[in-house]
Amino acid sequence: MRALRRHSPKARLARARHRAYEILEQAVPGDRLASAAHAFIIAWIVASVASVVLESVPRLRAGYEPIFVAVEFCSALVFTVEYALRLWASAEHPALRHLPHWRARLRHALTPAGVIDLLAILPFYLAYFVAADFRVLVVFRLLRFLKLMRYSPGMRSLTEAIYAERRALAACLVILGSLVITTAAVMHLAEADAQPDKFGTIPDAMWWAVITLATVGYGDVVPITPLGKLIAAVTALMGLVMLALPVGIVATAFAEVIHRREFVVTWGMIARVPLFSDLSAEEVAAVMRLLRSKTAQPGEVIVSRGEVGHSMYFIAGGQVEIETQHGKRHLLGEGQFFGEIAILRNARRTATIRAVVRSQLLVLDAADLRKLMDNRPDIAARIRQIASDRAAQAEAAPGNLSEHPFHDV
Ligand SMILES: Nc1ncnc2c1ncn2[C@@H]1O[C@@H]2COP(=O)(O)O[C@H]2[C@H]1O
Repeated sequence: MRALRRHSPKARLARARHRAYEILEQAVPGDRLASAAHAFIIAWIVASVASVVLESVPRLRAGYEPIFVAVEFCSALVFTVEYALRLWASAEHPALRHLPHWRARLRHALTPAGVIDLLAILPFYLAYFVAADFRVLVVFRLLRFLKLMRYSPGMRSLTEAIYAERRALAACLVILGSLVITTAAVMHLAEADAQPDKFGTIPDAMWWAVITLATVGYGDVVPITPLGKLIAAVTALMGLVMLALPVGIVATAFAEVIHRREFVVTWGMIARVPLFSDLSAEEVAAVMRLLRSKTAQPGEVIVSRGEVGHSMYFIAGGQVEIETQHGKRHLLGEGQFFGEIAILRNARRTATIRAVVRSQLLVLDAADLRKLMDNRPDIAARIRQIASDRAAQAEAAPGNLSEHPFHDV
């Protein structure tokens, strides 16, 4: 009966949807089909953008029009299938799984990535099925380039850095805006009589202010009175300082994010840790902010017995080997965690842990673990239970370990 249910069309469809989600949205190392699918989509993004750019050269368009049409047709087809599959599979996203499928898909369609995917195919259908001259659609076709953001961890880190510094950046924008208005008003007062056509109104002078503060200085509008020149000099210097400020803020935050994370922690990775499976979408988002990522190379010692512990680790991918004080070895794999005993007991590490294969680890610092345990007593209880089982096994007489395999988390 159960086997029948497992092979029912509905179950098969659900499995296919989950596989589509894994292929399109989860970067599981070693998933060859997913890597091939990503490479295929990236190749079509590049080909389609290159084709739009080259098509704008009249000589090339005249000579190779059939090729451009074919590339546009095929890329639109690829992106349409990709969009439809992503929409269909979005019901598998851990954050949306609790929603009715139609709502999960709507939520996915409204995410920035969903909107970009739609904009990438819309020009094709508008151009072919609506008889009008949509020259502006070329810009939308070029937006396909943004689809690459999904495949660039660096881009995600940059977005994260900008988001983290959004308040500081907004403050810079406010200061910059007020500088534009103030310098334009002062310049209007100083130059309006000498050059009424260029500084006659504050909005006229604002063009000069923006170009000067941005340190571009086209030179189409320049002050001619001594006072105007003095104001221009001060404005140009303020522009230098003001533009350096947001650049510095973003650069510092970006460097910090890159330094903190060797790879971007995704929903998919958190979803692979059973301990977090009961968390709500907001809680997962909160945990994601606490976790750092770390890649351990094969043979690398991650934790050494006897040292002081500052963090615990979740295995998002790969496998590690535990060597206890009795020399017994045991393997832990994806979804399991280690390094909790030293933190919970404020003691030294009870075992040495080595990566067996290249492993992706999520690192949670001691203070954040305590915070998480305070907020979620159920998670705290499970961690404590597993820690005390492990500690009991580690302290047991030599030879006991292999007979009592470690609990899966
Ligand atoms: N017997 C065991 N079974 C499973 N894991 C263990 C065992 N002994 C130690 N560990 C893990 O290895 C880790 C080493 O560092 P900690 O002592 O902080 O936390 C330890 C546990 O997470």
